[in-house]
Amino acid sequence: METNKQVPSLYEWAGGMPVFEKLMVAFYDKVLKDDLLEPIFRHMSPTHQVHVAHFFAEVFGGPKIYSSNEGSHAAMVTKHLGRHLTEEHRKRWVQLLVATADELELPADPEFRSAFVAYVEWGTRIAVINSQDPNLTMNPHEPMPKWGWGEPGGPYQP
Ligand code: HEM
Repeated sequence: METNKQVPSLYEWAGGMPVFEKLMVAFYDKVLKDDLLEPIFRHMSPTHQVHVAHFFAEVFGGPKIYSSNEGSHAAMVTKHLGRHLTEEHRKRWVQLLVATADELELPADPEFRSAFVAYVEWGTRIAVINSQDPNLTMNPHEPMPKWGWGEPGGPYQP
């Protein structure tokens, strides 16, 4: 099913770029009101929200805006180096992102949410691991991660 052209990407199923951009703007509004995460993001760049939106969109099968104009997988990893993120930070980040996805009514079908949360769990755990190291150890040319529907194989069909 994964290779079937009729199966929409996660990006398409979510509703395209406006949805990812709105999601990240609303998410980082929450982050900046959160006592645990605010100190980490207080000085984030003004392009942070839109870059993270482009990164997520690309991972989920959307246009290659992040990797062609804004960064690369290694550039994204570099932003986390030496920040010593903890499991507590990560858990809160995930909780707030999923809560924002609910509030903005991203597709709530089991298949989409399973894939969405799988990537978020994977990506945030990678971020915590990389943040313990002050230096980039990965291949600087490593391609962007690509996320598909996984085991469910496609969106929910009643
Ligand atoms: C799927 C997981 C994640 C992805 C895809 C991701 C993606 C990104 C991207 C693309 C940037 C660069 C933004 C820019 O160019 O301005 C960035 C920066 C950053 N991320 Fe993440 N991130 C993830 C998880 C986390 C987590 C869990 C934390 C902490 C709890 C975190 C903390 C930061 C910080 C502090 C920066 C630098 C912000 C700044 O000072 O501009 N990230 N992230």
